[in-house]
Amino acid sequence: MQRYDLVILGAGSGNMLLADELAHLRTAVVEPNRFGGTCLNRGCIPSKMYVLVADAVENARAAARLGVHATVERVDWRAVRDRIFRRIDPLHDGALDYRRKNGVDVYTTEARFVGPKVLQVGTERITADTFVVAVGSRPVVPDIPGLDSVPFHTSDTIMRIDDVPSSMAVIGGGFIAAEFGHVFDAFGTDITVVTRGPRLLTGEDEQISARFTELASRRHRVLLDARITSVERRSGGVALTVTSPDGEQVVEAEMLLVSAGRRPNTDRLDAVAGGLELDEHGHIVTDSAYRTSVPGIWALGDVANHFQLKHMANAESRIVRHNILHPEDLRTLPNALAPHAVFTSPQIAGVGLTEQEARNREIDYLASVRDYADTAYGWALEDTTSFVKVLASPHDRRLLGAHIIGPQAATLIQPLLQAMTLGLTVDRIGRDVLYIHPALTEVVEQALLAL
Ligand SMILES: Cc1cc2nc3c(=O)[nH]c(=O)nc-3n(C[C@H](O)[C@H](O)[C@H](O)COP(=O)(O)OP(=O)(O)OC[C@H]3O[C@@H](n4cnc5c(N)ncnc54)[C@H](O)[C@@H]3O)c2cc1C
Ligand SMILES: NC(=O)c1ccc[n+]([C@@H]2O[C@H](COP(=O)([O-])OP(=O)(O)OC[C@H]3O[C@@H](n4cnc5c(N)ncnc54)[C@H](O)[C@@H]3O)[C@@H](O)[C@H]2O)c1
Repeated sequence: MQRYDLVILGAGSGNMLLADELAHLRTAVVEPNRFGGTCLNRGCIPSKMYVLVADAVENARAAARLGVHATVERVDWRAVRDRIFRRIDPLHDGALDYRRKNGVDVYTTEARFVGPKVLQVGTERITADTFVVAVGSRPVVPDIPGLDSVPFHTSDTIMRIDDVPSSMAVIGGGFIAAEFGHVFDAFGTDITVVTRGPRLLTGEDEQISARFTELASRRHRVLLDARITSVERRSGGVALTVTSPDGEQVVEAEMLLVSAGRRPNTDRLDAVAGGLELDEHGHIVTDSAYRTSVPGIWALGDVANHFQLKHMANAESRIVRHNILHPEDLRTLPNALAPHAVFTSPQIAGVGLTEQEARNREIDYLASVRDYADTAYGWALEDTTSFVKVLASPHDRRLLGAHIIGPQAATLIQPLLQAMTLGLTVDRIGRDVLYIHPALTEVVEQALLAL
């Protein structure tokens, strides 16, 4: 059996953990797929490169409103796809070579635990003093009759298709439906979103979710509170039988995208055989320092947390690196804030409590909502749909949550996140800080001053 000081399972955020400080350890990385993991190869990065194209198309189409008469002649899917993956694909080879040249053993088959701290990797067994489990998650395929006998895509494959379909049915109304709805709309695909929720993006503050649902429904067909009772193959595509408050209907489309959430890869790893405790959703249970139930095994990223966001996995990998090196000085994430953004149109960003959470948990709050149009730049944009919402405690006047829908939401939310992290009152960040005129940040200032 091969023995190591450190074995890292999964070269997504796990690969980021390796650094010069760990160079003295005899290390192996196990990665059956591509270095960079989901985010680089099948997630954040290529999807946002497509979103950039969709934004450009949307801006060109909307420019006539400003007196700029431009036409979009053609959006060349294959050219876009090839440009994106010509940039991304070589990064895997570079990363793998780099590790091997620096004395790290790289195994390229899937690992399975066969006992505590013992892994089966292909034909070999390996063990180590320290393991970092960062094997991520994969798309859920819901149990819908017929789904297993029709062709469908998930986020793993949709970005590499050869041709844009004329029509697409999307199962799910979450992050991926919102982002890919925007992307394929720009490429001219006729989209039908079918989701079981009462709105799209139900995890958002309800006002944001309602506004997004209203705007998305102007661009695509959106079926809410929908139950898909069967899926079957039809000439030229698929047909979904859907029951919703409007009755039963059949949705036909050339292509089907399944975006119904993600599940942790603990089953494929046989984490239970490794003695790792799992929660009811199959995530590895860790303490706040990312220690698992087995001493010497750490876990991070999508396999261990419910955020399923890359900035959380990145932060965790920095903490785990520190904790492996300094077991006497364990670090934890400084606070529980997990901001997120949905890169759709319009952009959405949020952090902290939503208004419905504050209400349900009977937390006292003050709320302020400010339209972009109330500030100079929003007025210049002739914006009619974007807003910032902030929630604060009436007791200590600190922010409880912030939610934005509109251009640059993911960037606009950052000062509010800073304030929440640093525990500043809304008066300090609203009154004591100057906001550049006429930048969009003035809408954040206005929302704070109204609290
Ligand atoms: C379409 C899409 C868009 C996204 N966009 C964003 C975004 O804009 N912003 C954001 O914050 N997040 C985004 N995410 C989420 C983000 O990609 C994930 O949160 C992040 O990649 C998780 O990192 P990880 O290291 O935990 O897992 P991964 O990056 O998935 O890495 C896990 C690695 O483990 C490997 N592995 C699996 N099983 C085994 C095994 N048994 N043995 C060894 N290795 C194994 C896998 O091959 C993989 O390479 C997006 C996700 C998707 C799908
Ligand atoms: N910008 C970002 O940060 C970003 C972008 C894309 C993906 N992601 C990550 O990837 C994860 C997966 O994205 P996702 O959109 O697949 O999941 P999601 O959890 O965001 O949404 C899943 C959706 O599927 C619906 N659903 C589930 N089962 C269904 C069924 N049988 N019939 C109809 N609807 C059903 C749910 O109601 C929900 O609307 C996200 O949770 C997020 O963590 C992040």
